[in-house]
Amino acid sequence: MVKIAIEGLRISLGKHPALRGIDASLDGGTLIGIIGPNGAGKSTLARAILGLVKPEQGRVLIDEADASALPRATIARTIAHLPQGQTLHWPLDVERLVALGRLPHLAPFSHISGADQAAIDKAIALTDVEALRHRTATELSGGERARVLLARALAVEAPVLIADEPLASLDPGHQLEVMELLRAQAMGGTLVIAVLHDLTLAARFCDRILLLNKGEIAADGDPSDVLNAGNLATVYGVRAWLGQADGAPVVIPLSRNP
Ligand SMILES: Nc1ncnc2c1ncn2[C@@H]1O[C@H](COP(=O)(O)OP(=O)(O)OP(=O)(O)O)[C@@H](O)[C@H]1O
Repeated sequence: MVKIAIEGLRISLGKHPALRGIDASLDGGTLIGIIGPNGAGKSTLARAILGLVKPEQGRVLIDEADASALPRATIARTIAHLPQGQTLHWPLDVERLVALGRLPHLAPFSHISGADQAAIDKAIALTDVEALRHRTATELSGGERARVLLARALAVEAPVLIADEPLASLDPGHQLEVMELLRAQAMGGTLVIAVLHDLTLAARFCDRILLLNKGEIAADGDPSDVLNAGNLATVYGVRAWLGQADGAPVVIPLSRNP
């Protein structure tokens, strides 16, 4: 299974130090939640793993190969990316949009194969967008669009899936459905990295949580260890009710720290 090693990663965006020395080892077959307040560096970390931002110091290794030296085509086949809050500009129908997920596998000017179509159909079924297959993607609701974009990422069938806020705009039923889907992908061997703001869903579904704060890892480990009153107060500045349901932590923010 795939293994990603992040070593001493420091990244500045303009003059702003967005990541200040991140070390982590991420293994296939796990669902890893990246949480933290706005501006903590979650998307920057996701983009750094994809080689979309250049480290000032440190490196990302994908199966021991330095990501910055890997050809873009190799990274596109290895890591599927669901970017944060993507807007669509082209009035493609949903099936064609999902088919774009197969581009990293296609030779120039070639047509999609039976295997490509099977991957597209599977992604459409998994994300519950079959009824939208022939709709124009730019005419979908926010939540429908989010599921279609997840389908495009799943169609890549990459060993790594990075989903940046995959639950944004989703209703509670579809939030659970997406988390179950990410979990199932991880159980099938994929390394799934999900940037999340819903702490209860992160705790319920993730194998491990990385809590980022001001560009550093404030905590890394089992969800029930990471989501404690001290971390919530220090990192998020909130007092929270912490409980248990179905054997998993439940976190309800109650008030901001006085
Ligand atoms: N292009 C840029 N130039 C300068 N600073 C940037 C740039 N992009 C992001 N930043 C800063 O880097 C920091 C980390 O941003 P990042 O988008 O990684 O945060 P995040 O944890 O994903 O936040 P959110 O939860 O709000 O999406 C923020 O302080 C942000 O303002």
